[in-house]
Amino acid sequence: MTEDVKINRGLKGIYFERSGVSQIDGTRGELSYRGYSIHDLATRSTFEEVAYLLIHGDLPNAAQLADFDARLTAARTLPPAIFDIIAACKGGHPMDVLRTAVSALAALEPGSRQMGEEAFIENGLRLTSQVPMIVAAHEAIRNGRAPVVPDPDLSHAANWLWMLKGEKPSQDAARLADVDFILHAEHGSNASSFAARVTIGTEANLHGAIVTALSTLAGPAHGGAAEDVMKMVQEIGSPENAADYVKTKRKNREAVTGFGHRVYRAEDPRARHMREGVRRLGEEMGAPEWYEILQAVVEAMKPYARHGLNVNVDFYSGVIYQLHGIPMDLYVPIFALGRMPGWIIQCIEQQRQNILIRPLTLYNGPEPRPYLPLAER
Ligand SMILES: CC(=O)SCCNC(=O)CCNC(=O)[C@H](O)C(C)(C)COP(=O)(O)OP(=O)(O)OC[C@H]1O[C@@H](n2cnc3c(N)ncnc32)[C@H](O)[C@@H]1OP(=O)(O)O
Ligand SMILES: O=C([O-])CC(=O)C(=O)O
Repeated sequence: MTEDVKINRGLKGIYFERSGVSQIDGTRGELSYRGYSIHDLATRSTFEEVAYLLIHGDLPNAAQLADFDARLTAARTLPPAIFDIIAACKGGHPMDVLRTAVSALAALEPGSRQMGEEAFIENGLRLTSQVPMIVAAHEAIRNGRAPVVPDPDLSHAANWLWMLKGEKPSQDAARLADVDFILHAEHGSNASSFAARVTIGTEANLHGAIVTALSTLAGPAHGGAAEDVMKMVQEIGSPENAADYVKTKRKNREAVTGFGHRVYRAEDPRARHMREGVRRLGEEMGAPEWYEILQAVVEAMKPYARHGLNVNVDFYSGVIYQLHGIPMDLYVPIFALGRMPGWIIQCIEQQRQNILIRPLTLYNGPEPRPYLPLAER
């Protein structure tokens, strides 16, 4: 009887819920948040507006945005114990440090165990402001510097760069970080958001779900791709080596990182904004070769595009971070900074009509057998 059961490994192509947050057309390579094209949002909006849009459902008016900004800015504080925790694990990967600090915040912050939509928004906005503080504080502490105090006059993206570097970012650098956050803000039932929903499905709280999401984002098949792309670019070294690199990878049936996606069969629509950023920044900074290497890899991968293999959002983002002088192990945490609103609203949607998420695995282990006492085995 079980022979007839259809197994959907990796839940490929399975709809498990409805969502009003973002829409992906994988065949046409289109993405929208709450009905707004990602291209309009990436070129005309800000992270704060997009976060409001995702969480509240509509773009804010001026008063709503001012109030939202004020809430985010006021939340730029961390309990002192968090800095001690960061210092105690400063040698760890920034993603592990971030996850540990968020987990500690669950125990340290009043109200972190509260349930319900208002509590999720309140705790979610606090975490949105605290997550960049944790990553920047870790970067400072591991380099023997004091963490930079947040600047309430700066936007979310500009304040992140200020805390990271200790110097005020140029308008261009702040805008590039803003666009990066917008592009990463939400993406339906991706692995980390799905994992967060599974946590909320058990009626656990938002802090717990964000810890789950951070754990899930960290892998190279998901948020870790940008770091791997940068390593690949360094390994390739020069555009004329790209074709051989791709040939060897394909021959060994290994993934070329930054390519492929569970949903997109056309180019990921977010990639074009990052591609333009790499090209422009590379030229401005007198380092055009990284863009050239990336484009040589794209050229070498062209024969596989007809099978749906195209670049994804993280093919270009790593090089942008590198050009900004950001250490490679911060690339995944930067993805997390952008994804906060997406995780929060996925958790809110899940708990509005909550249901335990619990699929089945089909047993293929040994037939029933007698238990033998230890002496007889
Ligand atoms: C923000 C994000 O999370 S985007 C994803 C970031 N991750 C990466 O860039 C890592 C590289 N990419 C991958 O590992 C994969 O494409 C994933 C994990 C993202 C998606 O995996 P899946 O949905 O399981 O792959 P999918 O079913 O689309 O693969 C179809 C075929 O393309 C191949 N393929 C998929 N991605 C790649 C790749 N990057 N390079 C080479 N071949 C690939 C698979 O081997 C498979 O070939 P086969 O049918 O001959 O076995
Ligand atoms: O949707 C996915 O599977 C992965 C992805 O692109 C994202 O999370 O941004």
